Amino acid sequence: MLLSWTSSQVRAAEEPLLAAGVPLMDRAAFALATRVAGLLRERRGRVGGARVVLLVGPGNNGGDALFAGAFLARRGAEVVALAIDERIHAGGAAALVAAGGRVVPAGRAAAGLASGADVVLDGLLGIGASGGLRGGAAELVDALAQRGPAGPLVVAVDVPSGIGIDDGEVPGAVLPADLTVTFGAAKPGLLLPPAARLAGRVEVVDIGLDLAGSPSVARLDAADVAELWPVPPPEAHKYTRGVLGVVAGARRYPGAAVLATTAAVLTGVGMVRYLGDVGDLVVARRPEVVIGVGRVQAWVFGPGVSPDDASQRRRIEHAFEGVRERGEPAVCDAGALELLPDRVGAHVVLTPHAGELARLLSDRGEHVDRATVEAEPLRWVRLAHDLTGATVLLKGATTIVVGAQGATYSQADAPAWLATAGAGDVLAGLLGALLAGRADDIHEDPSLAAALAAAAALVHGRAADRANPGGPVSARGVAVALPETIADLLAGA
Ligand SMILES: NC(=O)C1=CN([C@@H]2O[C@H](COP(=O)(O)OP(=O)(O)OC[C@H]3O[C@@H](n4cnc5c(N)ncnc54)[C@H](OP(=O)(O)O)[C@@H]3O)[C@@H](O)[C@H]2O)[C@@H](O)CC1
Ligand SMILES: Nc1ncnc2c1ncn2[C@@H]1O[C@H](COP(=O)(O)OP(=O)(O)O)[C@@H](O)[C@H]1O
Ligand SMILES: [K+]
Repeated sequence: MLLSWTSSQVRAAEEPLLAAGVPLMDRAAFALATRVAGLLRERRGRVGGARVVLLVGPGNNGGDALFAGAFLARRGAEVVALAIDERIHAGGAAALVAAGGRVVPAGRAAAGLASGADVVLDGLLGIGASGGLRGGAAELVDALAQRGPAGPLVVAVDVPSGIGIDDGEVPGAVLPADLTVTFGAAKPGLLLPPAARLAGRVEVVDIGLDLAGSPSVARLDAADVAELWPVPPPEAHKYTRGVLGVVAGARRYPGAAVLATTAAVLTGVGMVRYLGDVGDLVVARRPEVVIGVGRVQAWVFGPGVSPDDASQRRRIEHAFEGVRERGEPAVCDAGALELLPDRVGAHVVLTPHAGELARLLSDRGEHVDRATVEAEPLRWVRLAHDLTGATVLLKGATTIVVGAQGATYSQADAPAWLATAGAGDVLAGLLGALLAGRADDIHEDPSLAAALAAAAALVHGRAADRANPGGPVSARGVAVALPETIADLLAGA
């Protein structure tokens, strides 16, 4: 699991170590220089003779870049530091000069100099940033951006300068990085869109911080998902594995019912019951599915349901009573989002895309549109959780989940090929099966619903990759790839 911590949590963890004289900056700069040296060797065989440009801001972030530059200069690199401010980390600057590097003010020629480098280290701003880049830093990054995509490798020092460290906002120009070397712990902005897209690969360097309190945003990996998975014990029978009720589809949208039930069956659940008007079609495609009402452990509501479909509406409203009275976990997707009661528990997982989340919030008096949600997704997902009580999973290139007790996840496991009609129906069925398999545990700890939602997003993305690595996928193809994707995860492959 990749955990991230806010800038104030990181500062609090640094304080006692700094007071005790632990050389945190040396550790950070040495690790940074080692990563950059590795990149240079990969790209050009050796460090000696490489052209390295440091973009240096006024704080300790610039200090990290300067000390790393000194290390690289001692290894024979030609290092120039472009200082965007008169203030500059004095010890770092002295170390660089002593190692044979140069420090120059970032003037008109700065962008040209940086563009001609083998590697640029972005040490303009770190966790001390307030708002987007200003002044000389903003001018330099703007000038670099105008030079187009080809150019040096960019390594961000701690974070790409100018991102919202704790919320992933991008309030102004930011130099996109190929690699971000981050110190002590990942920062939330490195996991959250839109900023996460500017961070490139993220490497966390251990500098010995002891981080206290709950992490801010987490990202599950395959091993976490394997641990969360409801693997049936030898004595299992279908009712102990869980029964999932699916209220989906309509004569006009029969495919959604087929996709959601198919995904649930292939994810693995004791039984899938289908409620709706296209049972004949569902059974023709998935003979395992049982038609009609009966006891269930969890629900999927909404794929292919339009809220003005009176019979599906009645079924969902009735099923929501069980969700309230017996605490059955439920996925509330697509058309069912408009049927959500005012307040529910975190055992209900909403799965909107950005447009649906905007509508859900607007219906509750927060008038936002899709673009607003996309600019600050975590903020709006949190608000939707606060307003409804539900666990909220926002779909997109990066999927964000917020649930009970502040549980927050960000998953970026899917190829963009997954952005195809019906993929959301597959996710709903997959997540429903997981909720059914762990319904009792969710009852004990509703924050588990958020972890399971994040796990579903990871499996969904990996199944898309497996369905056709590097190429287009259909929603059905993603569902069909689920059993082998899950087997691989459980085998640790
Ligand atoms: N503590 C340690 O020993 C360790 C620290 N570490 C490293 O230090 C980094 C944190 O360093 P930091 O606290 O000095 O802040 P930093 O991010 O460099 O910038 C602050 C300066 O920027 C300025 N500024 C602010 N906003 C701005 C804006 N929008 N646009 C333009 N300028 C802006 C602001 O100026 P002011 O607002 O005061 O005028 C202030 O002078 C951290 O990310 C990590 O890399 C590691 O080495 C581990 C050990
Ligand atoms: N650019 C992208 N990269 C990766 N995954 C994406 C991207 N865009 C969308 N997705 C994923 O594709 C799925 C689309 O779901 P949704 O919008 O509900 O489609 P539908 O309603 O047609 O089923 C979601 O799981 C979402 O996270
Ligand atoms: K930086």
